[in-house]
Formats: sequence, structure tokens, C-alpha cells
Amino acid sequence: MAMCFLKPHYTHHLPSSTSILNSPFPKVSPTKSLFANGSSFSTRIPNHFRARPISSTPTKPFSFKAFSSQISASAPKPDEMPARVGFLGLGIMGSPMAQNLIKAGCNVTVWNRTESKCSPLISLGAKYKSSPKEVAASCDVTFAMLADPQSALDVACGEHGAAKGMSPGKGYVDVSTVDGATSKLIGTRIKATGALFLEAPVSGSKKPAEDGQLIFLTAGINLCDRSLFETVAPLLDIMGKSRFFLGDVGNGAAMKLVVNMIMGSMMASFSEGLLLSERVGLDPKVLVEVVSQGAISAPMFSMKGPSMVQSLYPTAFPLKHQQKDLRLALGLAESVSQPTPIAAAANELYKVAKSRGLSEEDFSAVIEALKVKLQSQSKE
Ligand SMILES: NC(=O)C1=CN([C@@H]2O[C@H](COP(=O)(O)OP(=O)(O)OC[C@H]3O[C@@H](n4cnc5c(N)ncnc54)[C@H](OP(=O)(O)O)[C@@H]3O)[C@@H](O)[C@H]2O)C=CC1
Ligand SMILES: O=CC(=O)O
Repeated sequence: MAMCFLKPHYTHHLPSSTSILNSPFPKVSPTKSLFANGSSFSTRIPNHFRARPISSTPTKPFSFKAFSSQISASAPKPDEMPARVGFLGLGIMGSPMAQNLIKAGCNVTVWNRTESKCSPLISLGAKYKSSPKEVAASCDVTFAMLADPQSALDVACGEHGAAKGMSPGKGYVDVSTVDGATSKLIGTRIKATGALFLEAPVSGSKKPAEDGQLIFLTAGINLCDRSLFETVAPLLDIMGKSRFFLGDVGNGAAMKLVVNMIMGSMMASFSEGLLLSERVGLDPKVLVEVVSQGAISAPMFSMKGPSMVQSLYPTAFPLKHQQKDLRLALGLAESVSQPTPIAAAANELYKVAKSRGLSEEDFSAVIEALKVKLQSQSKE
């Protein structure tokens, strides 16, 4: 069962169970139908709203429930939100997310491995604690936005990890992009303390994080965790534009990995197109424009294309994280024997880019892995 809550007023009846796994020509694609009314996804509206269910389809695998969201002009009242909010991990994503919570009036306590990254948030009013354990002990709900499975595990379950500060009545929301097994492990450790757990990876990059426009892909271990989803909803709505509840832990991670697998392959293919267009004497800037006007247009191409043409890669989504996501997505595919040859090829390209020192650049720098030295080629 999947449920979607959106910031804008949105009423859309999604199709019930449809499998695309066995038929090359499915009559209805849930994904296509979900985004059929695409304009609702890009509408900028006030940050705070309340959501209520309006209709449902029978609960079964791969079915969806449609919800309508009502926009409220006023911010959530302080007594409707968890009083004390912790935030662990203040990188490209964590910093603006925590900042939005502070700006919305939340009582936020932060921690980051590199302590200096806490300073800008402290100057905005955040409190500081010197370990994840202390943050969790002093807060009602703690969010974690860490680099990868290992760091998410260390911060949640390490010696001074958040689990050590958790207890009944508290909640832990991991918004990092990790694999389902890591998420389940973290969830199990957190729940052993009597606290609740939600995995909630986000779709959307640096700018959506700054603008409070992220898409939360949440899942919980049981019905109690569903209640944590309700509890933190006002906080998710400060940081994001929509939130999906996807059922059991692992489903949020899987959804995020599938989305980023598509994204990584798209970027690799776009890179090939830019370079080929230039090779045959076309202006790649014009290619970006042509693509933007047609059926394969994507905000990602329009946003990143112009800087890629100039060999500039200002980091929004680090290339090392995109490669990590492809690696994890391939593991997911392997676990169900699903062929993903395009993603596997794209992954190789990101690995080459990493080996050329591009890990910290934006993932659009993958184009560099395709550039050939014209001089040495003309000698051949
Ligand atoms: N950037 C993007 O566009 C998006 C990223 N994501 C995902 O969100 C997560 C965070 O991404 P992003 O903010 O870009 O990444 P950054 O690399 O900017 O930040 C990573 C964070 O993890 C911390 N960290 C890394 N290793 C450890 C460790 N061993 N112990 C403790 N803390 C550690 C870093 O601390 P320190 O400051 O000390 O290095 C930092 O706070 C990733 O899983 C990424 O895949 C999801 C959607 C979009
Ligand atoms: O994970 C990256 C994103 O843009 O989403």
C-alpha cells in the first residue's frame, strides 16, 4: 500500500494493482498515471498544510491510495509538532533541511562529524550536542542525513550513536539514501530501545532542499511507525513538497534507489549526446535547447546542460553519491534477478569518473569520463 500526500490541493485517483514485470505492453502504468497531472508537482505553494484521506482503493500489492491535501495559510501550531527536533549530518542536504526547520520556529539540536558545519545553524538558533547519542537523548524526534550505508549505521548504532539515546516515546527518521538491509538493521536497533523508526530518503537535490521542496519516500516497520509518520508530517511538510508512505521498511529505500538508478543512466546518456553533437559539428548549447522543447525534456537537462557545455560542475549531488546509488540499485536488481544492463553500464562510467578524481564534483561531471583526447586519436 502506498499513500501520497502533496502540498498543493491535489485529487487524483490512481489505478489499482498493475504489474509491468510480465507484460511488455502494460495497459496502465501506475507511474504514468501518478504523474499525469504533472503541474501539481511543480506548483510553489505555502509551506504548511494538513492532509486528509479522501478515497482509497482496496489494499493489495502495487496498489495506491489517492489523497487530497488542504493548504493552510497558517504554520503548524507549535503544540502540533514534536517539541524538540534533532538533526544529525549537516552536509549539502542536511544543512538546508535543518535550516528550514529552524526558520519555521522548531527547537532544533544539531550534530555533525565535522563540528564547524554546525556553526551557521547555531547562529540561527540551533542548540549543539557533541554526539548523536546526546542529540537523541535530548530530542523527541531525531533526523539523520548521512552520506552512505556505513555512516548511517555508525551514527545510528555506533558507540556514541543515536540508538544509545533513544527510548520509548522518541522517534528516529533516517533520511539518508541507503539500501533496504541497512535501513532494516538501523530500524531494528532503534526499535529495540522502544522508540519508533521511519526511513524517509528524499528525492530532490540541493535547491529543493533549500526551497523546502523535497519528496519524502517514507516507510516504517509496523503500524506504530505509521504513527511516527503522522507525528513528523508537519516537519516533513516544512522540508518538502510531498510525502509518500510506502509500507514496510525497505520500500522507501528501494523507491529512492530505483529513481536514482534512472537518474544516473539519464545523465550518462545525456553526456554521450552532448559530446556526440559537438563531435559532428553541432552546437551542444542548441542540443540542450532542442531537448528542452521535446518529449524527453527534463528539468535536470535544462539545469545542468548549460554548465556541462562549459565543463563546469558546481556540486549539488556529489558524483560519489550517484555512483553509490547505482551500486546499491544494482544490488537491489541482483536480489530479484532483474536485468539492468543500462544502469550497469552507467555505473562503470561513474566508477571511471571517480578514478579520475571527480568524486566531489557534481554527478554531471560523469561527462568527463567520456571525453577523449582528440590529439592522440587523430594519430591512430
Ligand atoms: N546532494 C543531493 O542532491 C542529494 C543527496 N541525497 C543523499 O543524502 C545523503 C547526504 O547527501 P549530501 O548532503 O549531498 O552529502 P554530503 O557528502 O554533503 O554530506 C554527508 C554527510 O554525512 C556525514 N558523514 C560522512 N561520513 C560519515 C561518518 N563516517 N560518520 C559520521 N558522519 C559522516 C558528513 O559529515 P562531515 O561533514 O563530517 O563530512 C556529512 O554530514 C546521501 O545519502 C545522498 O545520497 C539525497 C538526495 C539528494
Ligand atoms: O539523490 C539525488 C536527487 O537529486 O534526488
